[in-house]
Amino acid sequence: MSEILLSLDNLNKSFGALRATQDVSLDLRAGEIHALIGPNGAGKSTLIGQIAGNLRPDTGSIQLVGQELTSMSVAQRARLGLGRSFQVSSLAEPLSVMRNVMVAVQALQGHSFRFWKPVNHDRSLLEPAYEALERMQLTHRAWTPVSELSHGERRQVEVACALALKPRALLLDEPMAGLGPEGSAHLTELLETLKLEVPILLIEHDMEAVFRLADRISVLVAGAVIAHGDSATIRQDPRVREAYLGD
Ligand SMILES: Nc1ncnc2c1ncn2[C@@H]1O[C@H](COP(=O)(O)OP(=O)(O)OP(=O)(O)O)[C@@H](O)[C@H]1O
Repeated sequence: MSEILLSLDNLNKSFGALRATQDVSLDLRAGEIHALIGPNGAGKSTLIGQIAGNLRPDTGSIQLVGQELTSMSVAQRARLGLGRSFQVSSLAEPLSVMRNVMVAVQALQGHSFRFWKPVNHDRSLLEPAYEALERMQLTHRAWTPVSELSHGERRQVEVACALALKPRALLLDEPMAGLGPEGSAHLTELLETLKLEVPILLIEHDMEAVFRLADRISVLVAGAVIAHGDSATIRQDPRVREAYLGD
C-alpha cells in the first residue's frame, strides 16, 4: 500500500450548535488524487481551513508525513510541506509570472527582507520557480505580466506558486472554477501528471473533472463523510446520488 502523506483523524469542528465537521477521518497517499466533494454548505471549506491551519479543530488530529500539524500555524505547515492553492486569485497582476512564483518561494524561505540582493538574480529563488513553471508548462510565459494571462494560465501559475515550495502534499481548492472546457481539460492533464510527484487533495465542483481525475473520492454531507471509494463506487452509491447528485 502507498505511503500515507497526510492523515486526518476524527476531526470535529462546530460553530455554535452547528457541527460543520463531524468525526472526519481520511488520508492522502503517495501518487493519488483524493477528491473531496459535497453539496453547498457540506463543510468542505471548513475542513480545508482546518488542514491549512486557518481554523483550529475542536478535537481530532492532522498529520503530515507522520508529524503532528494540528497546533501549527499556516506558515509552519507550509514549511513542513503542505502546499495550497486558493479559490480566490492571490497573484500580483502587474508582476511577471516568474516574479510571482519567486515571491512565493521567498515568503517560504523567510527572506522577505533581503534588500541587498536583487530578487530577479537570486538563484535560490529563480531555480525552484523555474522548475515549478516547467512542471506547469508555463516557461514560455515566465516573463509575461500576470495581467496578460488567460484565466486558465493564472490557475496554472497559482498551482506553480504552491509547487515551488516543494510540498509533500497539495491542497487544491476548486482549481477548475471559472475555466472553460478547454482550460479545464488542460489543467486536468497537468494534474494527472503532477499527482505522481505530489499527491493532491482536491476540492472540486466540476464533477466531470473529479470522476476523471480522482483515484478516491470522499463525499461530505452535513459535515460528515457519508461515502468513500473510487469513481465507479461513488457514481453508483444511492446515498450519494440522493444527497449530492440529486438523482
Ligand atoms: N465562521 C463560521 N461561522 C458560523 N458558521 C459557519 C462558519 N463557516 C462556515 N459555517 C457554516 O458551516 C457549514 C459548512 O460551511 P462550508 O463553507 O464549510 O461548506 P462548503 O461545503 O465549503 O460550502 P460551499 O460549497 O458552498 O463553499 C455551513 O452551514 C456554513 O454556514
